[in-house]
Amino acid sequence: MTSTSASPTSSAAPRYAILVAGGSGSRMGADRPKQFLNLLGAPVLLHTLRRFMDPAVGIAQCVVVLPAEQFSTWEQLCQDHQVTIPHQVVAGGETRWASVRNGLAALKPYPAGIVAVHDGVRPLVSAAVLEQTFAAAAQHGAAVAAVAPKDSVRGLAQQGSYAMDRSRLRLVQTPQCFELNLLRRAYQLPELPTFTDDASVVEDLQPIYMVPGDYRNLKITTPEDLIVAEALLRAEQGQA
Ligand SMILES: Nc1ccn([C@@H]2O[C@H](COP(=O)(O)OP(=O)(O)OP(=O)(O)O)[C@@H](O)[C@H]2O)c(=O)n1
Ligand SMILES: C[C@](O)(CO)[C@H](O)COP(=O)(O)O
Repeated sequence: MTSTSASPTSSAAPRYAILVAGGSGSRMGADRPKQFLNLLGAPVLLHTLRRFMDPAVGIAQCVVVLPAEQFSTWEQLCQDHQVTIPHQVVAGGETRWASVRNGLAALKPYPAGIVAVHDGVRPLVSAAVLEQTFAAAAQHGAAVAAVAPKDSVRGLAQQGSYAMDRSRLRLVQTPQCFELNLLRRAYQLPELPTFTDDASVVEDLQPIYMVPGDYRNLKITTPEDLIVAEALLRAEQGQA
């Protein structure tokens, strides 16, 4: 596939968000999908929605992707927490890729702009990371938040393992922001088993620019992540 370089988009371009929360949370092993678990008094997904829909971020349209069978759960949670934040709910798919594709289809009425794809289960994303990732995508076409590994890294070999140069590696987070029509083109290509995020879907069409992420922007995946997230949130709120 040939690479094309994007011309910078105006920094005043409209901003859109797709919050993917269409998974089942199998690694969490809870009684419901982890996006609905309680985190200091509110569902994980509601924390994420609040951060994205802070007026300072300037999102024109927010799409929340959920498992179709969980629409009523979310509706009830929104009632319980008196949520008035505008957002459009769409049904997810079998894989994260299929969920993003469905979210993107809901943005059909919009001709251009910058879209952020974000895991609904990364509730601690900061305003600074959001702003920098949107701004970098307007400049470079495709930008993702990422952090340097803190541990040593080893690759698996036929026999044993070998040390890797961690200075050349980054751990990728969300938000992952793209020029809207670039993301649309990427999601018209067939799904590959190697896709783990949106950068891997787009990278054959456009180089992926990386912006500094945040170690606190953790993805709630297994039970200990909830404990860490709660501690980080308390620290943010100035509680002991
Ligand atoms: N079919 C899917 C699978 C995942 N996701 C979303 O993609 C994000 C990252 O995925 P992951 O952490 O793997 O979530 P789950 O698939 O729910 O978890 P698990 O893999 O443990 O089952 C989550 O916000 C998840 O809800 C999605 O929208 N649709
Ligand atoms: C998109 C992502 O959060 C970036 O780190 C990650 O790739 C999701 O992976 P998972 O396998 O769905 O947990």
